Amino acid sequence: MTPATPLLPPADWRDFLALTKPRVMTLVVFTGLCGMLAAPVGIDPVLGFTAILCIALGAGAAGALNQWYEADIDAVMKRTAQRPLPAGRMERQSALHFGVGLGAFSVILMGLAVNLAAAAILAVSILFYVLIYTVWLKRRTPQNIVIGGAAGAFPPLIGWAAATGEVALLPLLLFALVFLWTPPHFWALALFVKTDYANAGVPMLPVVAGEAATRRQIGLYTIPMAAAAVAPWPLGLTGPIYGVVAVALTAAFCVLAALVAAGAKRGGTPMFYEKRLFAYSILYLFVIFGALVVDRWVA
Ligand code: HEM
Ligand SMILES: CC(C)=CCC/C(C)=C/CC/C(C)=C/COP(=O)(O)OP(=O)(O)O
Repeated sequence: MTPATPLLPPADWRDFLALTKPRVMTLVVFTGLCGMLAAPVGIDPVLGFTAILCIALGAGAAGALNQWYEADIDAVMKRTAQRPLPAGRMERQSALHFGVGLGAFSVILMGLAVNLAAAAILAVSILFYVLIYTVWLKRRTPQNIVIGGAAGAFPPLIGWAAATGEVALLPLLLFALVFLWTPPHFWALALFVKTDYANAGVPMLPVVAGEAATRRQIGLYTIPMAAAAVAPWPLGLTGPIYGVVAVALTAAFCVLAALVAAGAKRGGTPMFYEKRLFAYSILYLFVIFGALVVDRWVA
């Protein structure tokens, strides 16, 4: 009679928080908040808070289900080996139940308290990240983050739909901005953590197609990203505050992306521009979405 594997002690609340990828999801939720505040109609503050809470809970649920499914490859990569599941601080089943419960709760609460349109887009974004990106694409194709990146682009649509009950051209442009921003954002990082993904057998572009092809793709994706970022201004969907900030920030993004695409080196520091582009990509999205709200409320 083989002894049953001893169950782990109950996981600490900090491990459940870690499952939600709080640092990444902060920007995800911020883009949802900005999508809601940029809408032409106001929203009751309590309902607005509830909507943003649902986006945060839904994003966290998606992160938990991603970690439940990826416990095996997370254990192999240095960057993720200390997460609750690969580090053995939590039963895998606990992450599954936590993710499913939190995700269902977030969608039901959004549907009952806010509206069905926002709830439906929230459900689609959770399912897209878990089923399309994590389960289907991530281990199969270097286009995983391009197609799967759509999941991370839904929050501005969810925020706008929470306020208006529908979708419009501006939130669709914001979706396009985040969707096209994702490849430069991630592939800049993937260039300097390539070994981790190779060891885990994940077919990220630098592993499958090499550094030169990845650099070229970073440069190519930045072009339509720049167009999506600036377009709301000439289309009359925003004022000059957003327009000027978008042009200036996007110009800097293009310069950094061009340096990475060209394989530029900075003295003896390896991956200098790749690390700068990755870090700047996060600041870029925070500031450009913030400018959208300032433009809407100040103009
Ligand atoms: C499929 C799409 C995406 C992929 C593959 C991806 C990948 C990554 C990875 C691997 C990291 C390093 C984080 C870590 O080591 O734990 C990261 C960091 C980050 N990502 Fe992305 N990302 C994606 C989409 C997004 C989106 C849509 C947003 C927000 C709108 C975002 C915001 C961030 C932020 C804020 C960080 C920094 C987190 C920190 O400082 O620890 N990412 N991303
Ligand atoms: C409302 C809602 C559902 C929002 C979801 C937003 C979303 C999908 C953001 C993507 C964030 C992210 C870090 C993806 C990378 O996953 P990964 O598994 O490649 O990253 P890892 O290797 O660090 O685990």
